[in-house]
Order: sequence, then C-alpha cells, then structure tokens
Amino acid sequence: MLNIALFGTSADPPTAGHQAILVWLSQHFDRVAVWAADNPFKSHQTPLIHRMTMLQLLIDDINPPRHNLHLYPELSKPRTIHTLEVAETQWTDAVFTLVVGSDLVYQLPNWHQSERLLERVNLLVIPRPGFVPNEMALAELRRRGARLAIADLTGPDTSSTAYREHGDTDALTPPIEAYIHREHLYSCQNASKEKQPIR
Ligand SMILES: Nc1ncnc2c1ncn2[C@@H]1O[C@H](COP(=O)(O)OP(=O)(O)OP(=O)(O)O)[C@@H](O)[C@H]1O
Ligand SMILES: O=C(O)c1ccc[n+]([C@@H]2O[C@H](COP(=O)([O-])O)[C@@H](O)[C@H]2O)c1
Repeated sequence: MLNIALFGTSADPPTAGHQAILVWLSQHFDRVAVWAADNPFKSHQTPLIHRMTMLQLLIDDINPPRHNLHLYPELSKPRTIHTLEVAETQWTDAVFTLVVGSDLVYQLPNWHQSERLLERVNLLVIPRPGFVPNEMALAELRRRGARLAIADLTGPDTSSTAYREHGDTDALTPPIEAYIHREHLYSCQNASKEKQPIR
C-alpha cells in the first residue's frame, strides 16, 4: 500500500510556508499529491491557472528535487470529497492522508460531506503559529470519525494574506515573486514597489 499525502491549497499566492510543508511531507510519505483549487469559502481569487503555475514553480524550486512530490491538476476540485474520489480512482492501492494547517481544524466540520471524507482518509494537522489546535475542536473532529495526528513540524509564520494585504515579500520565494511581477498579479506588488526609495 502506498502512503499518499493529499495537500490542497488556494496558492493565492503559494508561500515559503507551503514549500516548507511540502519538503517535510516528501520526507514522511511515499508520495505527495499537491493541487491548487478554488476554495468555495473564498472569493476574488487570482485565476486558477496562475495559482497552479505558481505552485509548480514552488515545487520546481525545491533543492534537491523530491521525486515523490508532484502537482496533480486533475485533483483540483473546490470540494475535497470530490478530490478524494479522483484520487481513489487514480491510486487503487493507497492509504490517503489529508494534510491541513491547524487554522482549518475549526472549519473542517463545515466542509462538504465532511464525515464521509473523514471516514476515508487519515488527517494530519500541521501546527501553524497563532493557531494552537484547540482540544475541543480536535475532539469534535474525532467524534466525527477523524483518525487524526499532529505533525512534529510547525509551519513558518507566513501566509498568503500577509503578502496580498501587506505586501510581505518575506512570505514569498524568489521565483514566485518574479512570476507575480512578470504577470502583473496582485495590487500589493505596486504598493511594495512604491515603497522603494526614489533614485
Ligand atoms: N505557515 C503555515 N503553517 C501551517 N500550515 C499552513 C501554513 N500556510 C498554509 N498552511 C496550510 O496549507 C493549506 C493551504 O493554505 P492556504 O493556501 O489557504 O494558505 P494561507 O496562507 O492560509 O492563505 P490565506 O492567507 O489566503 O488564507 C491549509 O491547510 C493551511 O492551513
Ligand atoms: O470540501 C470542502 O467543502 C472545502 C471547503 C474549503 C476548502 N476546501 C479545500 O481545502 C484546501 C485548502 O484551502 P485553502 O483555501 O485553505 O488553501 C483546498 O484544496 C480547498 O479546495 C474544501
């Protein structure tokens, strides 16, 4: 049986935090399947094609390359239960682990068919600075059938919002920053340019 980590992200834009998680997952699973998706709870996202391209750039930038880590555009579904259905037809002899950051622990019970989803995957929670997984929220997930583990990795203190809303380029890796500039994505890139001293 293959142990496959399933990691979906809005990737709006993908950050150094996503990259650190991907590296860690590649060291702990036989295969890591990654995709960018439209999140049904979020609006005004950058076109998916750009988010998918940036996610591929983020993966390509990992050194040394991880041969068990790939982007699977066919897994891109707004609802993760539908992603799982595709994964189950693609890999018939696999155990799936859904990977989420600790900020999503509270939201997961509201996902589409969450109990059906939690029945069919293991759940791995990555602690995120500022989002200590609360025992009550974890207990609620277990009550709904989750087989849950907490990763011994804490994601870096970065987020896509920190870039989108505050132009925090520390959240980005250089290839993603270059892509954003080239494609004229995100209004904050103009704000961060305006902060440059005039020569
Ligand atoms: N720094 C991080 N540490 C731990 N988990 C993270 C981190 N960044 C993202 N994640 C997790 O990765 C998945 C995809 O995250 P997402 O693409 O929404 O990034 P985000 O930074 O939370 O974006 P946004 O700020 O737009 O909400 C989610 O499960 C999220 O919890
Ligand atoms: O299945 C759902 O109902 C559902 C609700 C919200 C988010 N998701 C998925 O969760 C993943 C992470 O989303 P995000 O925006 O936190 O990166 C992404 O693959 C989304 O499609 C899934």
